[in-house]
Amino acid sequence: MVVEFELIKMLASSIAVVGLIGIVVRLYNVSVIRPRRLRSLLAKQGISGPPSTLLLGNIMEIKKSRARIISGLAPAGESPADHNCSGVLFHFIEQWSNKYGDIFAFALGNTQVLCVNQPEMVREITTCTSLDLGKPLYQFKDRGPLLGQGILTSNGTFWAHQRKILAPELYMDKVKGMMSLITESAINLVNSWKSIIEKGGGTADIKIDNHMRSFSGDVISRACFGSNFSKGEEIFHKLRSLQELMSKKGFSVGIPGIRYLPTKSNREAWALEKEVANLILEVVKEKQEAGYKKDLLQMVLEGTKNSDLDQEATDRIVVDNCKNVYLAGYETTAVAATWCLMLLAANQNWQDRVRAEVLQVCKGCSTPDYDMLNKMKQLTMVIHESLRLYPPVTVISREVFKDMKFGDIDVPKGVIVWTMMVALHTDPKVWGPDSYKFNPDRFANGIAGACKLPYLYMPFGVGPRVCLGQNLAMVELKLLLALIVSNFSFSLSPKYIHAPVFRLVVEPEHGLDLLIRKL
Ligand code: HEM
Repeated sequence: MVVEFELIKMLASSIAVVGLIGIVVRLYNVSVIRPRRLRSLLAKQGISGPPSTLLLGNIMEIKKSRARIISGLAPAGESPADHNCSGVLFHFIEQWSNKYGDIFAFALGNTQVLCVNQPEMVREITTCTSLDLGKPLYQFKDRGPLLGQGILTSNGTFWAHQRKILAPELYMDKVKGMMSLITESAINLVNSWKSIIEKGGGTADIKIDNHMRSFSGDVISRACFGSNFSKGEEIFHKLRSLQELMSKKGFSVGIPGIRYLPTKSNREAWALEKEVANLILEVVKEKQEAGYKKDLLQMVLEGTKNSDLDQEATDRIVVDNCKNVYLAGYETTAVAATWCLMLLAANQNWQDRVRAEVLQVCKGCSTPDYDMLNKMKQLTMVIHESLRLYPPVTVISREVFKDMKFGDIDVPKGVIVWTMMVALHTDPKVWGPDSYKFNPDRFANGIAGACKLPYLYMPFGVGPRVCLGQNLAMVELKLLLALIVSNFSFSLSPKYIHAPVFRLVVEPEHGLDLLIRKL
């Protein structure tokens, strides 16, 4: 099977088809589109820049998109509630980017979005440490029950306080201490595949997506809750249901200007949220009564002790950060592992190279330790390349809370700034003519040797809000992949349809089916 890696094209076409009806509905929900107001607002605030690159208030484009969508491109039988329309928006952004250049602006409802893919300005924005630039609030408004006010969704000094508590718990030395729990979770996965394969007579066709999710959920449950792991699993199971409920029922994640409605599904979501909060607080109480082992939850608890927060605020910090860490680390790591396996399945030569390396480094050991993982260079190159082509988080978005200036552009308060990671990761000017191809060798001399502007490679983000879990994620990925390649050989199943789609993360729309054989 030939797999083309022209990511943006595939992404765009798959997203465009599956989400068309969705965007019609959402655009109708956008109450007022006021191009004149937007233009005068931006002009008054002094947005400047070369007219050829900065397109102010590109409302007409949005209107045109709507006209095209209404003209009936949506596939029959698709329900608007099943799709996340933000994927469709990305498709248009790509078109606008081709047309207007690296910096342009558009608006949805009353929200102005400045899209920036110009390297120096991307660097300036992503590394900006001012607390006047933060996570856009609209992005999380509709996810209230799911995310709350933890590290992912807060800004300013409140965010800084939470980051200070959580960050040290995910430094490399702490992650090293998590090796045994990660190994246990990976072995569970390998054993479950072995038994499926035995039943299948030596080979099995397995849809692996949920297996990857179980693995990463398992690791985070253990890391967060340590000894209370089984209750942790129950909590995360409910969070998963909440996440599914919210994505299915058409919550307007990622689209500015749309409001949360008190519908039946939203009420269900809030009820589930309450259950999750109660369960987390039960674990906290048990810990306080029983003397405990150090885990992430414990650290969050201790971090809140010396603050002047009341009990309710303390409870919220603990509950919301548990949910945030879970959501930040669960789907992202699972989908990253899925894409790595897809690429290894489609590129047998790389699968062989990685297997040979793992066997050579482990020298008969059935599970690699931390030092062995560090010696697996080919495997690391494959993971870097996979995160380049399929970064689970596709957009870095920020809101400007006070008038600011980036490059020669004055950006007024309230504007949302988006940086499209996929575009930066595949730009031929940065990565060379084979930028869309899977070629892990480009990372043979590290990230600095792989491209002209290494700061544009940012699967884990950059700057003050860089991913806290990147060390954990890399160790999880390396360990899991090392165990898989040393126990199995695999190829793409004929059932696999290559269709990356943007949901919460970029994932294979129909899942990943692999033909797996035990070695
Ligand atoms: C392959 C897996 C992962 C990827 C690709 C990934 C990617 C990212 C990215 C791009 C950001 C920055 C977003 C921004 O700047 O707006 C981020 C933030 C974050 N990630 Fe990850 N992540 C992964 C795994 C994890 C894991 C395993 C954890 C925790 C156990 C985690 C915890 C966090 C947290 C807490 C933040 C928020 C940091 C802040 O806002 O200060 N991530 N992640």
